[in-house]
Amino acid sequence: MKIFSAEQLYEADKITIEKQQITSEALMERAGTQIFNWLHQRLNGTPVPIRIFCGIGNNGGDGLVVGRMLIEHGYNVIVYVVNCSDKRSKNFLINYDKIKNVTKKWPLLMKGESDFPEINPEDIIVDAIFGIGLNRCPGGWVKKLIQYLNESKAFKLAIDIPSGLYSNLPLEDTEAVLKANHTLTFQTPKLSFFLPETASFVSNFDVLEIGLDIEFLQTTEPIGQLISKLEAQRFYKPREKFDHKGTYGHTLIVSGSYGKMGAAVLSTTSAYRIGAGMVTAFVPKCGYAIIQTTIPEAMVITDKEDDYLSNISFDFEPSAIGIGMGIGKNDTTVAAFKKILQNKDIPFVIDADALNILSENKAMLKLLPKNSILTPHPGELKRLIGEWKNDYEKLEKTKKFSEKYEVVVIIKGAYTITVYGDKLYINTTGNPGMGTAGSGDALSGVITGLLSQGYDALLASVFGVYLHGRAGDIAAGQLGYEAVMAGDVIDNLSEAYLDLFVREELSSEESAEK
Ligand SMILES: NC(=O)C1=CN([C@@H]2O[C@H](COP(=O)(O)OP(=O)(O)OC[C@H]3O[C@@H](n4cnc5c(N)ncnc54)[C@H](O)[C@@H]3O)[C@@H](O)[C@H]2O)[C@@H](O)CC1
Ligand SMILES: [K+]
Repeated sequence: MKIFSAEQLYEADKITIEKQQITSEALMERAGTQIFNWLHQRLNGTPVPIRIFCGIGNNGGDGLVVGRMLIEHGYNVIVYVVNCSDKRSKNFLINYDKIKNVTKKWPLLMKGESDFPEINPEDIIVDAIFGIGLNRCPGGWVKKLIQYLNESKAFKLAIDIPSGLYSNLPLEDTEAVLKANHTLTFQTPKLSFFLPETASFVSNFDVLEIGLDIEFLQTTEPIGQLISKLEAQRFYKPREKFDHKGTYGHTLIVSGSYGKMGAAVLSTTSAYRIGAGMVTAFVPKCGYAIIQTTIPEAMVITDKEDDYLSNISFDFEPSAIGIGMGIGKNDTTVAAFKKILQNKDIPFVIDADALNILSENKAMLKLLPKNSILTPHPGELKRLIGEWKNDYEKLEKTKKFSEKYEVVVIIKGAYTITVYGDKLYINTTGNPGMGTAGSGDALSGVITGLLSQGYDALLASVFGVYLHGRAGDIAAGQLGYEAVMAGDVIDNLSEAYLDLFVREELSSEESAEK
């Protein structure tokens, strides 16, 4: 699914109105109807007080449409106008008038703190104060209202975006954003829904289609792509009957040091589980028996050193190399890493200590073979690209880094983001249970194993991140977040593959539509 900027959504809005020959009011009616349907399906006529806080722009207009429809269906609705400016939008005014047709109760005009209503925990708050048109940080009594609503225990449903959050700009004041329990967003999710500083304000979200122009949506280059099952299915390369182990490549995993051989075991195993034809582990001598006994399928080449890597030499042409997991930063290991980078034609995955070696020896960055994949967690990324002021600056700096060194950068986190040039791919799988040692080693093995099978660098990255996260989700479903270990993620890679082609169970609403 594509993620568009606020500017692109306004453009889509305009084009839709022109091409479908509808009024902007009709588009607002569509949007409001979608929100109403969502609520009505869940509330089913329950007389719970629904307090709708409407701003004076089109987000407020959406709120008024929802209010009108709920009133028409007999709900217990109280509509407030957060009167922060006299510049009411045209469609706000149209819908402000229309609400008079269904109720004698006028919306309550709020002009300051003394107008804040009492809110009970059982009430529902609908947040239609600001949408994607937010153009400055909320201040004064409006900020106080947002804080007041946040303090309430009532369920908070945000329309389009929690008020105070920009769709694709950095947050200025964390105190001036509504903390929604659920967000219903129009047509496409917004970039801020996926970034660590802002995602928590959104909580869960649903995307509601409002029929924006299909051609625009299909042909416009988005600011980011969301990777979920639908996209992952398209990445998958089916196997042919006469394929053999050579077809799926020979992966080389360069990893481990004394006390960190687990990293080598995990990455080697996951390269196999994801489908590499052959996997050779290059490890210090101390790892020989460990690999041979834990993964009999793997071949092992050992360094001349017992405890760390000093000279990585091999007598075959690997299809892909994964390097760095648990290798430490010994001087001779640094030299060995530098030397192996001379293999310009082999795709690389560079992780963990190899990333730290790069951070401490920035001159080595220019030695990276084109299209190498770097898999930093935020701490490793900071060491590579320097500090950032906010998530957006982090993304901009990472894009520049990716462009400069012609590499793929996978920023690991709750929504792992793969950065390739100026493109962002945001993963939707994974869970807090995967914050466990070795999870990253498993990911490196997965991506190297995919490269080995002929997936290109970008595809191996986004598909690998998806499958790894999905395997983690399946593991967490069986074990609970706390108990998940990296080995459980690897054990479920097969399920993650199988799950790609399992049809989702239809919800009762969808079944009824069929
Ligand atoms: N495709 C689209 O673009 C559609 C948009 N719709 C709705 O329209 C919304 C966007 O509407 P608008 O562009 O009217 O903008 P908003 O309704 O988001 O709010 C902007 C209004 O508030 C004012 N404002 C902004 N920041 C403020 C602040 N900090 N303090 C006080 N006032 C502030 C602005 O001057 C403007 O009048 C969307 O979020 C969505 O809810 C839907 O109605 C249908 C389709
Ligand atoms: K809102």
